Amino acid sequence: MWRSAARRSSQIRRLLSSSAPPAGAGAAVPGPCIVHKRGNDILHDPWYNKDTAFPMTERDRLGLRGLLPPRVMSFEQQYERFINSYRSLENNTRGEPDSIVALAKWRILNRLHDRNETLYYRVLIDNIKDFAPIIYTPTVGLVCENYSGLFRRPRGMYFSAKDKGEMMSMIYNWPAEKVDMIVVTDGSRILGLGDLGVQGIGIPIGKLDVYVAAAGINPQKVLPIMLDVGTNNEKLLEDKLYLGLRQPRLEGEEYLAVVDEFMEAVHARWPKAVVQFEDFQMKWAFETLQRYRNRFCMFNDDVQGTAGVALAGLLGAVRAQGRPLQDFTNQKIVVAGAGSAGIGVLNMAKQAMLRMPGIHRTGEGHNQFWVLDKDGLITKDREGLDSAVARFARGHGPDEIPDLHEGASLVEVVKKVKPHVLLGLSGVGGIFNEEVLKAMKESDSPRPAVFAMSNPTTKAECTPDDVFKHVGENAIFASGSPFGNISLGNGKTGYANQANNMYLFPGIGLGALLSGARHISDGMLQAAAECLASYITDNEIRKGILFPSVSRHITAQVGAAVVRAAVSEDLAEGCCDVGPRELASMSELETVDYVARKMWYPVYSPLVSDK
Ligand SMILES: NC(=O)c1ccc[n+]([C@@H]2O[C@H](COP(=O)([O-])OP(=O)(O)OC[C@H]3O[C@@H](n4cnc5c(N)ncnc54)[C@H](O)[C@@H]3O)[C@@H](O)[C@H]2O)c1
Ligand SMILES: O=C(O)C[C@H](O)C(=O)O
Ligand SMILES: [Mg+2]
Repeated sequence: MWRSAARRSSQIRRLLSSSAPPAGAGAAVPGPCIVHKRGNDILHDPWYNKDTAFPMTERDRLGLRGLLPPRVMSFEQQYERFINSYRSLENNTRGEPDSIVALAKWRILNRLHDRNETLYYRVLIDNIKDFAPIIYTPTVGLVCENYSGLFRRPRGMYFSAKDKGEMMSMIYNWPAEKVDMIVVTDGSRILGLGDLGVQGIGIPIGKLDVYVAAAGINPQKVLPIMLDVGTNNEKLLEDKLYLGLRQPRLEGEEYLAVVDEFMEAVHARWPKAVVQFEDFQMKWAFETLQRYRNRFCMFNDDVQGTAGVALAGLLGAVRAQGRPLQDFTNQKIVVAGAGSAGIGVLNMAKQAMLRMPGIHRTGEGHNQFWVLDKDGLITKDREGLDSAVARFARGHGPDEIPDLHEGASLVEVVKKVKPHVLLGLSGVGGIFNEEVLKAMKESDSPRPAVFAMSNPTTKAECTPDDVFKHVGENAIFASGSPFGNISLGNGKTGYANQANNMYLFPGIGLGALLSGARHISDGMLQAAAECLASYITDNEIRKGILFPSVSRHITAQVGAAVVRAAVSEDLAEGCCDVGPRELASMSELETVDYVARKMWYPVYSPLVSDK
């Protein structure tokens, strides 16, 4: 009697749940939601899974009774258990090589990610400073290098050169109804590690984890994507375990045809999704940016996100000298690296200088930059100079420093220019060596700034120890990957800032999404950079602190600045139930509040209605 009643009620539930909204669509609705899965299907779905925290009512009504140990744990107990096991892993691996420890930490976090997204994202949000070096640079680089061996289950989508003509239907294989944020790579320049082919998928995954943690993008609405167009990495092509296409990279029109088809497919299914291009080699980074930026809501993080972060750092270096911001136009800046990131930074820094009062004396011809690539100083004598780089090549005018010839070495340039800032985006570890840093000591700045922005840690142009030792205690240091602060004695600290695009891309993506902008304009990017630059107080700057820790607070500010810029440029079309007029009527504070309120926060929601 009891059994048949139970069977009947479970049939009714099943019938009811078949008309319930699909996973994802319902999850964003506040209040109790009815899950359409049962039993093991729920336990194996990281979005719904609560492990031992399923209350008895849910265990009864979702067919979970008997599938879990009887004791019901609280979320707080589960949280504590995870953190304890993470800490004991740290204790047990003390003294082991860094890479072994880092991969072990990545595995334990990744397993939680695969099992229980609510708990995963909560520990990530609460411990972002500790966990960012694991899910993001530098460990993510190690994960990409070892991806084929570490592979257990797929995450995200893979479009390959073999899928030509199929992408429009493939895009519908993704189970979520709605996608807001996509990060895509072709794996051709993964951090400073070069061409890693399909193994580069770790980068979009890591970037989207930062989106969830720092920008509150709902993890059901993010999509990491790998465009596998082959690889030119011989080692990978010969590796029996390699999981990507075993063919050389597509080039020219063939390459663009694949990316075009992918972008059309994404746009057809999710016209409002923001697409972030990540770690494309320079030629394709620039080409795809020009090709798509006015047609789709997209940006290139390495070119545009990095530029904003570097600009904020450069302006911070001016403030640290106790000078007014417009003095930026007089700063001498040496940049090692004329690739997608270096040129992106130079363009934005130049634009910022041209907007400053007093620059009219020389306008576009005003060149405060000395740029080097793998062949040394770039001058107008360089043959076959790319037009993007030519704008910064040194000439032969009266303002030029004598004897600084084409191809001059970094140390020669630093000795003769005595720059205020030395910035590295070369992807070559250690090139800011003792000789170069000792030359920086003679800088014309009372606070010489050294930005070693290449990733991962092994590719940093120098370390903070080197800088505070050879340049001096007044130096300012920032790096792309995290380093610890340095004790300078007498209670003084040498701050190891992290200058990484992770301060900006979450706010750019979230702001673009909430504004509903058709595309991401220079004005929106500039607003993001200016917001970051003004975030740090004068007191912090004086100490040598240039950047805040990554947090939802800074993302809300940057996101709001992006929304407001989109509104003022008449690009905003609004998002969900908030239209452009409502966005336009919000004050600055109201916009920040609106952006913050739109952020998803991980809590276990009821899976059965109590009615
Ligand atoms: N911190 C951040 O937020 C951030 C953002 C983007 C890129 N990056 C890092 O910047 C590095 C470069 O990225 P990219 O996309 O510009 O790469 P890229 O391959 O497009 O450019 C590298 C540039 O460095 C030059 N170079 C090589 N050896 C050099 C040397 N010895 N001296 C001076 N220049 C040299 C190359 O000629 C080229 O111009 C990577 O390590 C990447 O991880 C950091
Ligand atoms: O991924 C990072 O840490 C920063 C940047 O996007 C890079 O390519 O190095
Ligand atoms: Mg990148």
